[in-house]
Parts: sequence; structure tokens; C-alpha cells
Amino acid sequence: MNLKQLGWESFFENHFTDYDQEQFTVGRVALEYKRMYRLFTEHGELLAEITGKLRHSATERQDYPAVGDWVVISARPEEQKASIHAILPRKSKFSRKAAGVTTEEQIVAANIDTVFLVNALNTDFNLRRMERYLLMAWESGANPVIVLSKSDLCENVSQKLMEVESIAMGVPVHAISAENGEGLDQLSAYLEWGQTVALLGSSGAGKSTLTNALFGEKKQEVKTIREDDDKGRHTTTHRELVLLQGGGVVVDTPGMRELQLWEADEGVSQSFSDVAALAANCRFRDCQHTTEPGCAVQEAISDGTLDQERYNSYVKLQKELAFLARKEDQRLALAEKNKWKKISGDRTRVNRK
Ligand SMILES: Nc1nc2c(ncn2[C@@H]2O[C@H](COP(=O)(O)OP(=O)(O)OP(=O)(O)O)[C@@H](O)[C@H]2O)c(=O)[nH]1
Ligand SMILES: [Zn+2]
Repeated sequence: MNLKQLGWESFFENHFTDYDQEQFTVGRVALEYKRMYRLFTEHGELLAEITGKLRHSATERQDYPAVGDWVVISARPEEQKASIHAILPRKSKFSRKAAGVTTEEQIVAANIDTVFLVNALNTDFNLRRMERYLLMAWESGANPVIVLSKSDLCENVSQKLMEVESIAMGVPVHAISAENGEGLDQLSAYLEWGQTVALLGSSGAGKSTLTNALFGEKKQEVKTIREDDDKGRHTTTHRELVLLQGGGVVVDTPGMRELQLWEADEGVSQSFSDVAALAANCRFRDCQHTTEPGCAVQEAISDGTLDQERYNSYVKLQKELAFLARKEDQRLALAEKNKWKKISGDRTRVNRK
């Protein structure tokens, strides 16, 4: 496998120079099991475990490898195995709140260049949802592209395109149909050699159909490793990174389907830069945009330049984010405490020797 095709580039290379090049090489995580990782490497596919040292220094879930991560490994190609020593810094990442009572960050996929925000042009069409997806995309560090699918089922595509462009804030918007192939060629620019693409969108939006239409015949067969377990020998074919022939990589993880909003402060200001620009013109610095005199936001709503629903959506997201931030603060305090417990625990063990 060619590292460049897998998405290896100077960003990662620069970080890899910190490691001994004689001893280590790199791989990209294609699938995550409970304790094992399936990696794409120069030596083909390897099955890897993280070293005790890495496990020991990991205090949070995000300290463990995720699909799409580039990891520093020592490879044992003859056994088709490897050990993961470190995770290289992530260029972008999609996270979600890990299930449970605490809001721990769980990384769903890392190092995505472009994310297709897929929304169907029929009954699925919902600007408020698109705003949320945009927010997640900005927050992730990947470049969003809005894909309006099922254009064959829509009578007024140009009207819809205009509506979307009003909230898209300069993000490219493409109307496509996997059914009749319309617009598909516009997407190929994002799928060049070495590029990593992911798709986000609600169930039924047409992600799988689009994936098949775009990549169906391009999927590269990956030589599978046979592995032993107590049930005997078998081969797994499922991968969450899909390699394309002559192209890049598609991330296809179930986790992307369940994404929730996570700490998206920066995303809010980018997605709602129109609201932020208006708010800067309010007479009072601390204007709450409710009943204050000289409120530019309320003015814009009443003269129709700002859509009331868009503003409501902004307020709602702000509230959700404030709530998440409070939970996150509590979680960080706890993580810090646990880290110190772990460190002082180590010291106790050392002292006892
Ligand atoms: N008419 C038309 N139907 C489409 C198009 N793309 C997808 N569909 C149909 O929409 C339905 C849902 O498509 P999927 O690709 O399974 O949607 P998905 O987003 O992958 O859904 P999940 O797997 O639940 O996340 C299927 O019945 C598709 O045949 C299109 O361009 N035109
Ligand atoms: Zn105001």
C-alpha cells in the first residue's frame, strides 16, 4: 500500500520526525476492535495492539487510536502484526459524546479532509438540520461540502439551492442524483489521490447510494488477513476506511451516523457569522437581543433580513453548547483528579519496591 494514497502528507511527516526512523514506521487505522486495531501500512494490512506504555499514559478515550488516525508503529510484517507506540496529532476529528452519564469525548473518525453533508431534496430537506451539520463540520476541522441528494425527486432545485446558499456561508453546495447521475462529476474534485472523504447525513438521506455511485466500482480489494481465534480461522472483510482505486480514502464508520453536537463554540460563530455580524452593531455591548433599544438583531428580524427561525436555531444551539461546556468542565476536573491518582498510585508502587 502506498502511504501517500492513504493520506500521508507533510503535516504527519513533520510530527513523525520526532521518532526514530530506524525503529518505527507508520500506519493508518482502518478498523478498531476492543483491544486490537487493523492498520493499513506499507507492509499491507497489519493487526496491531497498543504498547503497555501507551496504554498506561492514556487517561481518556481520545488518547486511544481511532479510525483514520496515523499511528507510530513497530511492524512485524512476517507475522502481519504491529505494536502501536504513539498516535500522531490529528489534523481533524469527528467526535461524539460517549454513551453514558458523563460527556466523554469519543473520536469517531480522524484526519478527514472533506466531509459531504448529505441532505435529500425531498422530504428530508431541512435547513435547521443543515446548520447543525455545518457546525459539526467546522468544529471537526474538515472542509464541509453540502450535497443535496435525490435531485430527481425535486421540482424546484434552483429555489432550494438558493435557500441553502443563504445559510451555507460560502460552503460549496451541489445538487446531485445518484439515480440519474446528475451532478456526480462535481464531486470528483474532492476525491483526488490521497484525499480522505466522509459522509454525514440523516438516515435515508442517500449516503450509501451515493457512496456506491461514486466509489462502487472504484473500491480497491484489500488483501485480508486470516486470523485465529477460539472459533477457528476466519477472514474479516469489513473495513471502515475504504481505499479507492486511483483515488483516496472514504471513511465509512457507523459512529458517523450517530453524531451529536459536541463543543462547537467555534463552529457556531463560523456557521452563524451573519448573526454575529449583526450583533456587533447592537447599541449595547452586552445586548441579549430581546427587548433592548438599538438591537440590530431584532431589527434585522423585523425587517426580514434575518430569518426568525434561523435566529431561534442560533439561540437553541447556544443553550445546548453552554450546557455541554458545563458538563465538560466537570468532566475535565474529574479526569485531572484521576490522572493525579494514577500518577501518585504509580509512585506508591515504585516506593514499595
Ligand atoms: N430517487 C432517488 N432515490 C434515491 C437517491 N439516492 C438514494 N435514494 C433512495 O433513498 C433511500 C435511502 O438511501 P440510502 O443510500 O440507503 O440512505 P442512507 O443515507 O445511506 O441511509 P442510512 O444507511 O440509514 O444512513 C433508498 O431507497 C435509495 O434507493 C437518488 O438520487 N434518487
Ligand atoms: Zn441585540
